[in-house]
Amino acid sequence: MASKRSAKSKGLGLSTKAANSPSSSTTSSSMQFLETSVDGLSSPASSSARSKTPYSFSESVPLDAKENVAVTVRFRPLNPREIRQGEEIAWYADGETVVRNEYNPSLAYAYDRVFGPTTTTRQVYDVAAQHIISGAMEGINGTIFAYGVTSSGKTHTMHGDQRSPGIIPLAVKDAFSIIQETPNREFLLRVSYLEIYNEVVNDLLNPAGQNLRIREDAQGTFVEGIKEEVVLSPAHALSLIAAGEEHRHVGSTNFNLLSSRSHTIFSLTIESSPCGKNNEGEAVTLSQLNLIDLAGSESSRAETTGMRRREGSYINKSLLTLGTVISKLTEGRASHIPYRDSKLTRLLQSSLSGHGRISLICTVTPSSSNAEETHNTLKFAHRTKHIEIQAAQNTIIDEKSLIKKYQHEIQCLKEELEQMKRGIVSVQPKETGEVDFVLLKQKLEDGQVKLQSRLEEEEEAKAALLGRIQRLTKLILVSTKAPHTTRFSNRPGPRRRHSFGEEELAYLPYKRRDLISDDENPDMHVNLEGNTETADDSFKEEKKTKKHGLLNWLKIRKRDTGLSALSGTSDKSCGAKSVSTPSTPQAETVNNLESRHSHSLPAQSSPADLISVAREDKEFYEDSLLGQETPLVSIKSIDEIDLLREQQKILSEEVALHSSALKRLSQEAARNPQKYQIHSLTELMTQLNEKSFELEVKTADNHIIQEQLNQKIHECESLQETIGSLKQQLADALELRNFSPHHFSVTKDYHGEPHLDKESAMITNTNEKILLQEQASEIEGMKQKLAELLESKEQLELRNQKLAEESSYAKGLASAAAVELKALSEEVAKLMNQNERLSAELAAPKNSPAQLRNSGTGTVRNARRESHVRRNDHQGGSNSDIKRELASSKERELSYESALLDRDHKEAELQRRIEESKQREAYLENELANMWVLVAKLKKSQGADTDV
Ligand SMILES: Nc1ncnc2c1ncn2[C@@H]1O[C@H](COP(=O)(O)OP(=O)(O)OP(=O)(O)O)[C@@H](O)[C@H]1O
Repeated sequence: MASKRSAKSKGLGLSTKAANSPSSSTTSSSMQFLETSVDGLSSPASSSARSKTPYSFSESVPLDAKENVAVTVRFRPLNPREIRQGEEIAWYADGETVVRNEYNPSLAYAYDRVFGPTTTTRQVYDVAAQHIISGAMEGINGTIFAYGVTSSGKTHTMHGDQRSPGIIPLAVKDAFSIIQETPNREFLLRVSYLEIYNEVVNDLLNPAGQNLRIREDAQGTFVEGIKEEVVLSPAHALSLIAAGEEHRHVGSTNFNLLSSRSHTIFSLTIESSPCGKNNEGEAVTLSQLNLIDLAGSESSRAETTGMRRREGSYINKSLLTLGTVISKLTEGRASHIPYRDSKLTRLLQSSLSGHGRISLICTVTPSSSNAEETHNTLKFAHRTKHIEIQAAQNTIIDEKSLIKKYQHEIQCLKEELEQMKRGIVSVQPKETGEVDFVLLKQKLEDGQVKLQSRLEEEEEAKAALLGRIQRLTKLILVSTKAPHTTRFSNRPGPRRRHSFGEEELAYLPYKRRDLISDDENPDMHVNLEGNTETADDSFKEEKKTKKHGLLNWLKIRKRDTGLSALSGTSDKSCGAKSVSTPSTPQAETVNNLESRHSHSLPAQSSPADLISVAREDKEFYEDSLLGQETPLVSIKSIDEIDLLREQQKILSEEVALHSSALKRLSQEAARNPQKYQIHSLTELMTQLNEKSFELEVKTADNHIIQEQLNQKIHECESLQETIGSLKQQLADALELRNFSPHHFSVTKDYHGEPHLDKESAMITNTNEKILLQEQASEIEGMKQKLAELLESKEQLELRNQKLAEESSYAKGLASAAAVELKALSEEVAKLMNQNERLSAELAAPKNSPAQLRNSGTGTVRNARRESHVRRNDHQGGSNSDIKRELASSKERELSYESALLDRDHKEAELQRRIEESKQREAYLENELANMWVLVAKLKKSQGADTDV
């Protein structure tokens, strides 16, 4: 527990560092706020908000110290596009713990650790993830998130590429290394992989598992019907991720050519118990490790349309809810926490509410164009730091755990086997301890005879039992090292670093995604300082010869073609990948455990059945990942058969050897009782038992191998049959082709039906004729179908092109209409202002005659009144003056009236134009919608064509 007690410092050991960081003297309010959080005093995650744990633990032992969420920030280098656009550095890593704003140096945030753009993912893993993984292996739930705006490097951090594996492969590898270095415990690992796409939960390990429901029971939230698979090796787990990645939603946006359009959660459930027979009643630890690659939030600057916009709004909404939940958790008073507002927060309820360790890795870009988004990410990270957690070690004492179930079953089977064995050899020492060698000899001989005969009878049953034990044992992972006396918590010190085998990372893109997408400058890597790093020659050489990773291929394959066309970038790897379709071993390696409520194995399908195909051979995955084709299969089968035959031979020899050894032993015992007197009877018995057990095991193995051999022979036979029938078909077809030009020709009658000419009718009998006619018509029909298909494909392509053109035209029209509309509305606003002013002017004299007198200008009536007043005032004025005045006022009146009319006209005209543009806009929208429908239909029909 010592290691756990120091969990906080072990977590990252950076709390004090943050406080002592250069920025701690900063006076900005954000810094002051932060320093409080770094001290871990102001994180009042309300206990009422904490949900139940995902499993019903008999015991949940809280660790001594409370911890905060480990928050780290990772900068990515400026990408070639940003460099080309001359973008500047807006935020930078100031030391190991501070992020500072370039333009406003007092604006700075401190975190547990800040990684600069040259940091490797391995370094990030060591600081931000390793302690979560080792905690999970000890029974403490753990969650690692990557959060950040689109294209900031979340997937790069979580998945990585083959040159730089991400947190997920590193964590998987580390988990298995920990098992290897913990010889005194047995482990059982199972994984699930899901995505939340447009607020729908999909099972990435099971394509049929779409739109799964999140349920809640006494134990917390869970996804109903999600598939969990028991994993046996890192390669096995990574192959499952690869299979899952095939189904993940990825698309191109104008910020990222391969943007993740969904949040993914990769969960590793770990059960462990002490090794050995006497672990009955010993507690099993159970924990869950969630590795989450969030989709990136999208700024309003993203010029997305249709589907992408819809996805973006779902992504933003769920991330907003995540932000709200985190704010509420740190508010310091028990308020309602809206976990239910999004699927993401609902699924993460247990983790977020403080049960288990959390590590948040915020990925950011330093570029000035994203300064605002980066600031938002930094604020989010800052808030999250305040969540307080109380990690606990989860233990189950009952038999509910899967590992217990398996252990129990193995024990029962072993006992059954032992009983069988005892039924055959029942030599017991005399209770008095005296050695009766004559009796012993007799019994040995009897036993041997019995053993021989019973062995044959019970061979089958035992073989099945042994096979089952072996397979079950395979599922429980144990270290290959000798067990030692250390307790679980005192695992040996730092672990050896394991490098990845090629096949294990085959699913990852071979190189960074920006390099894949940047067609202008494929090998350029630009770091924060703006230095250009060119990939070394060997890498280039390798690049030529190696295939792209599975993930890469899959993501590219799934990309929306229409949008990639709009973005104007082509993908070189796309074509290359479409040549060889990688397959995943999913279908064959399934140890299905449907949902956490279905861990108990169904009566009719024993665990042995479930795992019968769970072969963890490295070769197997390699083969599966490389997607070998049928001809190779038969060659492989033949090889395997040979191998099995060899093994069988060896085993038979061993059986014979052991039988003769047994015989010799018993004979010797009979001949030379003195010698055996030296040994104690128990020793002899043990030897005998061991030998007979070995013999049984070998026989069982032999039996299994024989079965496998038979199976392979069957397979081979069926393959040969298929080959034969194919050969026959080919020969027939060739014959037909060779035959037709010389002996008959297929012509069409007036109904358009193909038939044979007279010559052929003469040389073939009626049956042949019918057959040939049928075949000919079939060929003709297929040709026609092909031609039709080609034609419809062409038509579809044309239509597609036309639609794309129309769509871009419509887009142009829509933007022109929008500009026009804007101009019109400005004009309308102007006119309305003018109108208002005029009305005010008109209304003023009406309402206040006094004003009229003062103003001396105004409406006609005002003018009349004015003149009248003047007349009264200047009675002595000449008539001509008055007349002139009257005339001028009339003129003025007329001009006002005409201005008013003019204005009315203009207003009516504008109104009409507004109406028109509104109609046009509606029409265009309608057209656009129709076009999208057509595009969708087109895609569907294209898909159907491809299937055909
Ligand atoms: N630390 C880094 N070093 C080098 N390249 C990086 C780094 N982080 C990201 N990149 C590159 O930047 C590009 C975008 O990264 P990535 O796809 O991981 O972003 P993202 O945040 O997952 O985006 P989205 O949310 O759209 O899926 C990729 O080409 C990736 O290779």
